[in-house]
Amino acid sequence: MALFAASRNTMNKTSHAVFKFLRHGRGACSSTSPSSESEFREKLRAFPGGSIDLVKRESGIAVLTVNNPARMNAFSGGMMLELEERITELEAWSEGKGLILQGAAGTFCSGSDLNAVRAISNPQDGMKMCLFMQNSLTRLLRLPLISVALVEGMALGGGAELTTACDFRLMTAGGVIQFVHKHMGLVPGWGGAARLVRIVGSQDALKLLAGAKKVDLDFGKQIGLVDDVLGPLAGEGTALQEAEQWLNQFTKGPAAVIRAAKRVVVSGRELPLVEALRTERDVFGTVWGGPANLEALARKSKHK
Ligand SMILES: CCCC(=O)SCCNC(=O)CCNC(=O)[C@H](O)C(C)(C)COP(=O)(O)OP(=O)(O)OC[C@H]1O[C@@H](n2cnc3c(N)ncnc32)[C@H](O)[C@@H]1OP(=O)(O)O
Repeated sequence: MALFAASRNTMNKTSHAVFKFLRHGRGACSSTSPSSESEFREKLRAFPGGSIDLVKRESGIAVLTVNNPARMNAFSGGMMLELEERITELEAWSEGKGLILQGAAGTFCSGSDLNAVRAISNPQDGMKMCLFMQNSLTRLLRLPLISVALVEGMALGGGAELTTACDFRLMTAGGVIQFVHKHMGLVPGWGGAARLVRIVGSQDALKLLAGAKKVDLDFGKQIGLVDDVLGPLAGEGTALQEAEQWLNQFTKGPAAVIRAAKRVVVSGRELPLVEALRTERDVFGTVWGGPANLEALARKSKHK
């Protein structure tokens, strides 16, 4: 009985935190004190190199590029901090509808920079890095933007985890997603396991993590980790242009409606039913009687 009460208490606290997080987008996952958080940021800053580049287009689609080609786009400490800043910018971008996450120079991301990892390999720093990246990637997935990971080349370790922080994954020929954590004596720590289970189910997630299995185009489509194939197999143009075209099928239309669609899906995915229904009512209220709704009513549209 006490156990039941304790777990119900934890549930209530958790769902309250999630709800708060969904509304405000940030902060709820932080459990370190401000001073130790700022100390850890200093540690991350001591491992510079590479950048996270953001371009926001007038079309409402933004492109976020993991840029550290000399290290196969591995995440330096500085890049972890920059990712957080870019996500804050995207949270404030009210005209945005879509996001493409890609790696520079034809490969996706080889995970965390092993030089930084060696320097912070003690358990305390490992936990802080884990919390920091979980927080950023949770915020990334919750953005009111339809997001796509464009996987060219390799997405290894933390790079594989990064692909799961988008709504969809598109892959070009030769692309590979591999949770190599097992080979590093690890399991995912950036939230990649929790998200992977929700994408492919627990059976396939276990195969990918315990077997460190390589996911190529065919296998990826078979288990539902890869949503579509780009590149020479699909037609002309660069992979980025193709990804934009692909995304356009979901981002065509008014930003308010696209963003509302993403919001109700996020709440349906993350909140207990009663809270998800409440959020859905709130989001519905933002579009009901709005410009797009009134215009559609005036058009007397037929949907065939
Ligand atoms: C919770 C997060 C867990 C994690 O992410 S742990 C990290 C998991 N990732 C890895 O272990 C990737 C290790 N790297 C590799 O397996 C290979 O480098 C990889 C990506 C298959 C590419 O192989 P190749 O095409 O043969 O190229 P290469 O090995 O010569 O690499 C080119 C340069 O990039 C460097 N590099 C690649 N991945 C890195 C990483 N994660 N951290 C730091 N440096 C990395 C590599 O050392 C090499 O540098 P250099 O040219 O020797 O100076």
